[in-house]
Amino acid sequence: MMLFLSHQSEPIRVLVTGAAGQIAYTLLYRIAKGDVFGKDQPIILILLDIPPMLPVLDGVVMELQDCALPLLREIIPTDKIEVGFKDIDAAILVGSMPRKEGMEKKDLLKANVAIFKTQGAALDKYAKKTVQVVVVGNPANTNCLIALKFAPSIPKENFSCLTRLDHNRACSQVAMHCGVSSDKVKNVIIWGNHYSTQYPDVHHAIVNTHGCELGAYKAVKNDAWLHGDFILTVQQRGAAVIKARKLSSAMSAANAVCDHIKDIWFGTKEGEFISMGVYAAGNSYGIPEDLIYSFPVQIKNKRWKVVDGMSTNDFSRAKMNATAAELMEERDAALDFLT
Ligand SMILES: NC(=O)c1ccc[n+]([C@@H]2O[C@H](COP(=O)([O-])OP(=O)(O)OC[C@H]3O[C@@H](n4cnc5c(N)ncnc54)[C@H](O)[C@@H]3O)[C@@H](O)[C@H]2O)c1
Ligand SMILES: O=C(O)C[C@H](O)C(=O)O
Repeated sequence: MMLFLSHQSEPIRVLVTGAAGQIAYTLLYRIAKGDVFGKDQPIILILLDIPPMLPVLDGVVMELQDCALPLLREIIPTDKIEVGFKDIDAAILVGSMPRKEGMEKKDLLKANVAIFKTQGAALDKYAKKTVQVVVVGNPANTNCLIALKFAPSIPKENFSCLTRLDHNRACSQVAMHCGVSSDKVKNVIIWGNHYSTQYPDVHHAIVNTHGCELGAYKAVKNDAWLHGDFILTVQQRGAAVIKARKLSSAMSAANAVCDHIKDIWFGTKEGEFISMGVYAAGNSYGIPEDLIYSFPVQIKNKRWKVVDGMSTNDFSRAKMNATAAELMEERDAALDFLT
């Protein structure tokens, strides 16, 4: 009889906070079925939420079990930080209050920033030092900065925040405008904050139309739109979804988290870059250092590198600086709240 040996690796421990919430509802399934860490990577899923949500978590656990997913080796629902953060390989920090209609993300700062102080300290104390930390909960950049500051034993390079949703929104808008599928658009950039001052920039983007690669400005043939409504649409998309759904984006947010982490785990495609909020130290764009700022990055062996030296005109510089100024304000307000 032929014996087939399995070469599957050891399970990795993946923490998702806010596991009873709406983003997690889509995200957990995608992770457990192998869309993020690979089709051969067994997973132990740790689901952290607050005590009142434990009954809901029980339902999420039942549903994950009922998916009968072969990679999912164990599910650990908990409201205890020391259980949630123990020996984890990846921390996906979603848990926090979402913005409601009419609310600005700044309003969330006070409500959410303390969560990320506590969870930063928990990462420091309980997680593996190689843990990859992705912050999704808003205001994502500043929450990520706070988590990083309270986890001094973990390299700053292991922290990132989600601006991939904005990146995907920008790709999709350009693709729709050019009448091509979204995979035909690459190298858009989201600069700065995951907030309405973010700057979606397509000066270096490429669109493949009918087999021919063109710069986005040539492909779109409408500079006024690219400088106006395109930017506004991407900046305001989160608010538009909230207005329509009365709930903040969840399916597209979960999808963006999957894209973000998959690129950390497996690297970005040759010749392409994606957008990610990372620690700004040492960047070549003059962005103040002590911020989590979204840059174009390339990733190899789980290490990101900001794509340096891309030309920026006055229009771009003004927008890059405005979003940096907002992040400095957010950071200072967050540190004030915490003291
Ligand atoms: N960066 C992005 O692109 C992006 C996109 C969409 C949403 N978001 C943000 O993601 C967050 C979650 O959104 P959602 O729609 O899933 O919200 P939700 O309200 O459906 O779920 C949030 C969950 O977090 C839990 N939670 C609260 N405090 C917690 C804590 N201290 N520890 C663990 N869990 C905790 C809540 O109990 C709830 O179950 C919000 O802050 C939202 O604004 C970010
Ligand atoms: O905008 C929000 O508050 C939700 C989320 O960050 C989004 O971009 O959809």
